[in-house]
Amino acid sequence: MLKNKTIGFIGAGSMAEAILKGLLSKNMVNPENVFLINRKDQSRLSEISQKYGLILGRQKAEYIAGADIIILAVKPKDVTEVLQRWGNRLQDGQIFISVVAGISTELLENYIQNRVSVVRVMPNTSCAVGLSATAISGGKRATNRAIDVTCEIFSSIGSVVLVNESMMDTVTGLSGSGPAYIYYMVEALESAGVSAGLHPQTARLLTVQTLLGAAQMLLKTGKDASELRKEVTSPGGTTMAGLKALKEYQVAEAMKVAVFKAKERANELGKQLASL
Ligand SMILES: NC(=O)C1=CN([C@@H]2O[C@H](COP(=O)(O)OP(=O)(O)OC[C@H]3O[C@@H](n4cnc5c(N)ncnc54)[C@H](O)[C@@H]3O)[C@@H](O)[C@H]2O)C=CC1
Ligand SMILES: O=C(O)[C@@H]1CCC=N1
Repeated sequence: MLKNKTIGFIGAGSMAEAILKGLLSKNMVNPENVFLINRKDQSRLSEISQKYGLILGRQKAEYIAGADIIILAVKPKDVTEVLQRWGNRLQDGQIFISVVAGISTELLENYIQNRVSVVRVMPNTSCAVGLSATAISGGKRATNRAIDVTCEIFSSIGSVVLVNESMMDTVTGLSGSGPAYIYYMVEALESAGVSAGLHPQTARLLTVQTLLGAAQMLLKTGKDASELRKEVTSPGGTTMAGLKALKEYQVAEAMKVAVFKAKERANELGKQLASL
């Protein structure tokens, strides 16, 4: 039962808020059992605590040692500082979930002496609306119970897949960063509609509903994207003309390169930290 567990976030940025918002809106956690630690920016802590009814003011050390689950949500460059400060305060049986891009469970485990289950997770910001695509892989000391608890957390705010850790950077390039690619496409479609004379609000409504409908079609029909695409594409019709332009501009290739570049970047971020 997650509701009775104490959950702490180290790092109170976009990702921590997205996870927190999703969990609270699904009534999965008790706000009284949630704590946040953030560096320097106290106004951010106050803002987020007020917004979600969390209790401020506990001693950090007490909080870290007492939490059942700790979610690490700082930028990769800040991981070493966090681990040097808190790594040896973690207690046997705690679950330490990292959402940090590129950072291996092995590296995290190097800083943690006690029998703590380290689990690496790659969600996306759609946690905030309960629709994250989240991949999970356990470190070598992670217990089955820790993996189950992690799955429980993230399946309450989206879909979960278990992957081998060697796939985590790829997942990061695809679904971790993925929402940004989709938003980029939405921006492009909206702006195309506006250029062709639509009111911005109309262009936005039509674009977003098209995206939502297409996602639901993929989920509910179980058909492949290529099959659904063919159903839209009348021979000699409008869609064919549009798709021809996408092919000419090598949009599929661009998507592939985007995923690969993001994957490479995740790998670099991990290597940078490992070399310190
Ligand atoms: N934003 C996204 O879409 C996703 C982000 N991630 C990962 O989540 C992590 C956090 O990303 P964001 O939330 O976007 O970053 P962010 O910059 O919004 O938040 C990071 C927070 O960590 C705090 N922080 C830094 N050093 C700290 C320390 N020593 N102790 C306590 N707090 C500290 C900062 O003050 C900041 O509030 C990153 O490692 C990223 O790779 C993973 C999946 C998706
Ligand atoms: O841009 C980033 O580095 C993070 C990781 C996945 C999504 N955002």
